Amino acid sequence: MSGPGLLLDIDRLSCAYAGQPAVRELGLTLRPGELGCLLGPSGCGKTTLLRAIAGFHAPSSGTLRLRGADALALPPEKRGLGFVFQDLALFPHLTVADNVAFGLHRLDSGARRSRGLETLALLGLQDLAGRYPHELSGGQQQRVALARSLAPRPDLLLLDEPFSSLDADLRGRLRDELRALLKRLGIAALLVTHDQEEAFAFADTVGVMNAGRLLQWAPGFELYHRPATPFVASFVGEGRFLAARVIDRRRVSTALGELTVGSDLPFTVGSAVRVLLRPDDLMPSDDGGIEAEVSAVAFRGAETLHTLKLPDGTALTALFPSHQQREPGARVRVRPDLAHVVVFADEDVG
Ligand SMILES: Nc1ncnc2c1ncn2[C@@H]1O[C@H](COP(=O)(O)OP(=O)(O)OP(=O)(O)O)[C@@H](O)[C@H]1O
Repeated sequence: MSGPGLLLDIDRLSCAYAGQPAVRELGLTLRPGELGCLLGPSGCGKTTLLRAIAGFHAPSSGTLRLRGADALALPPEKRGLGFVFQDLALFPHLTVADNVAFGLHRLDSGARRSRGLETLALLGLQDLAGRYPHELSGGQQQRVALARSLAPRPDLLLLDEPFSSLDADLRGRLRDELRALLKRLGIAALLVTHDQEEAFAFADTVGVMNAGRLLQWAPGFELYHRPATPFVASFVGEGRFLAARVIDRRRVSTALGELTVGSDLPFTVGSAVRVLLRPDDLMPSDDGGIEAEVSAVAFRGAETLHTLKLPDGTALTALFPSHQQREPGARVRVRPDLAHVVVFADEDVG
């Protein structure tokens, strides 16, 4: 998608360090107020992309438009963006209130004070206004960094692993609070994270990157249920690939029987393909189905993840309610129950 009304419009953007590509021909768009997230393995180029958007890294080619205008020639302070990077670097000699008011030099002193106080209150920091950064907990420091970036009310906030130093509980709470706050203020964001749960909970649209490329840019549900590539399929959530053969345009045969696909397959009849099978795609079955051997079990509370071996040796994983305890070596009948059958060419799975 491209065109009017977009807040951020990146097209075929490439970045390199000393000739080594870090971001390759990447395109994505954000609408006003949209929350996006970039997921991907370490070194895939997420931070470089964020730095290029912020203006701290000059891309080698491609276009970057902000609010409909070319932004590549603009220095960071002219791009009108807020950012919170991993090393949040609050000013140690300034109080919380002064840290938050720091970016408000364009306002007169009265407006600056009221905007500062209002932003402190939005993040629940009003009682800490007079403290210095070293007198705050890690979570409070993160809130101050967020407040500082939000105080000028940018229309786009760039966040590079802003919660990574926090424990899981605090991390989840701050993430949910920030999402609600950004939605309320109508501020768009692009968040970089390693954490899939964080990406799905925070973002409207999630991008999966690998080796400098954006492989898919879609809502979390789409990524999980209709992954565009085998990499996305195995990176997002758990899954195994089941060997299959194309019977006709809509059907494939597998060790679990025939599966019907929702749309026409782009493969010739008889070709070897792989079907993505998520742990929630297999159901225990009292009658019918295929008998599998349990090779491992991992208790997860409400559910137990079973590793199963089919008669032909294929290993699959299945998530069953944990009411019934099974041991390795036990036999269980299973049947596939797939809302979306995702099929890839054999050679693409590797
Ligand atoms: N300043 C730099 N000089 C040279 N190479 C760099 C520099 N910064 C990053 N790179 C390289 O560019 C590639 C992309 O790095 P980047 O930091 O963008 O990845 P990332 O996806 O953010 O990784 P992580 O999740 O580990 O933070 C990597 O191969 C990295 O080694």
